[in-house]
Order: sequence, then structure tokens, then C-alpha cells
Amino acid sequence: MTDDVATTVANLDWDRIGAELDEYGVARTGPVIAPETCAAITGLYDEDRFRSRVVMKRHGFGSGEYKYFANPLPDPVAALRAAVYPHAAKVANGWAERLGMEAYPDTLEAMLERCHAEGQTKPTPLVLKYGPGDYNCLHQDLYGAVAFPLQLVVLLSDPASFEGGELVLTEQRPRMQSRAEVVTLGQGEGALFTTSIRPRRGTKGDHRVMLRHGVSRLRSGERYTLGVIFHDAA
Ligand SMILES: O=C(O)CCC(=O)C(=O)O
Ligand SMILES: [Fe+2]
Repeated sequence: MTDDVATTVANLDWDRIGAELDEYGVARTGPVIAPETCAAITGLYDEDRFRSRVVMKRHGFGSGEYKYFANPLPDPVAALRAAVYPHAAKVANGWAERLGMEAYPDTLEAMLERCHAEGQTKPTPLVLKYGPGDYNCLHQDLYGAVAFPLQLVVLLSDPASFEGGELVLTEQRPRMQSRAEVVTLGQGEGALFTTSIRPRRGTKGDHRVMLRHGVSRLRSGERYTLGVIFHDAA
């Protein structure tokens, strides 16, 4: 199962994904998790595999809930995180260079070592669960000083099983109007997107833009997603 994930990820069209990330700050990856594995991960939701549960309304985060996995992460989640990271790091390092920032390590292992050295030791991959009326307010998943600039979300549910619930991203330049992107996914398909800041090419060269993401209101059905964040949390 995990070999499958690694092979699938290696065969994605990383040139296209990289180009779309540079242009728009978000890119669909194509399918990364088989439907049976999506169902298996969703099936873990009520089991004892998580370190914490967040009821979004209690915090003003929206409506719905999510749970962060405890270590050890389920095999396909760990495999996906490790396999996507080096490709995402190439994009991230292109951005870091353009923004004059320090480079990111080439492997997830080294990235996590950097997090752990700064006291960010809690795993951040999570499963989110939305029902009718639920939504996720625009936010950024930053959990400490060490932050990787891209993250992945995978739709675990069959898109025919819910209405609404689109992934929404907004991109803002200081003191300017925001640009929005709306992303719909197939079951097992991923979207890679900017966690906070990226460079955007304009007529006068690069400028920094700030992104936030969220989920529009689910009109009916049930929607589960897997969030894969590449930095750990304090
Ligand atoms: O449910 C989604 O599509 C987005 C969830 C999210 O906020 C995340 O993966 O960080
Ligand atoms: Fe998020």
C-alpha cells in the first residue's frame, strides 16, 4: 500500500504542478490515494489514532470538526507526506530564493528534525469532517516559528456524496484587493497550496502575496479530507 503511494506520487506531473503553484499558488495533483485507502483512513476517524480533537465552533474556526493524528501516523499518511515533500521542497526553495529566505531541507526527515529542534514535536497531519451547514473559515496552518510554505489536502469522500464544501483560497497583496481560487477535487485527489506567503511575478518583478484557505459551506452530505502539513506543531 505504501509502495503504491510512493509510486503514484513519483509519477505525478510535477512540472505542471510546479508551474501552477508558481502561477496561482495552488495546484491539483491528480489522484494520490486509492478509494479503498480513502475509506480506510475515513474509517479511522472514530478510532484511537489521534492526539487531539477540535470542534471548530468552540474556537470560532467555523463549523465541523477535525482530529490530529498521533504518532505513529497511519502508513499511507506517513508515506504520502514523505513522498510529496521533496517535490514540494523544490517549489518551496524556488520561492525561498526569490524571497531571499533560507532554503528548506530536501527531505521530510530533515525538515522534521528542524521542527523538533525548535520544540515543534507534535504531528500535524489531520482528518477533517464536515456535515450539512459546516464550513472552515479562512486561515493559515502555522504552528510555530518553523514553517514549510506548502501543504497538501486530499479529498477522502466521493464528491458525489456532498454538495458545496469547495476548498477556497484567497491571495492578498498588502493594501490591495484579494484574488480567490476555488478548487473541487475527485476522491483521493490532492491539492497542493501555499500555507502563508509566496512570491508572485508582477510587471515590476516579484512581490510577496499572502494566502489563506478555508472551505465553503457544505449544503448537504458528508465531506472528509486529509490535511498534510509538512511542519510539526509546538
Ligand atoms: O477540508 C479542506 O479541504 C481543507 C482543510 C484544511 O484547512 C487543511 O487541510 O489545512
Ligand atoms: Fe487548513
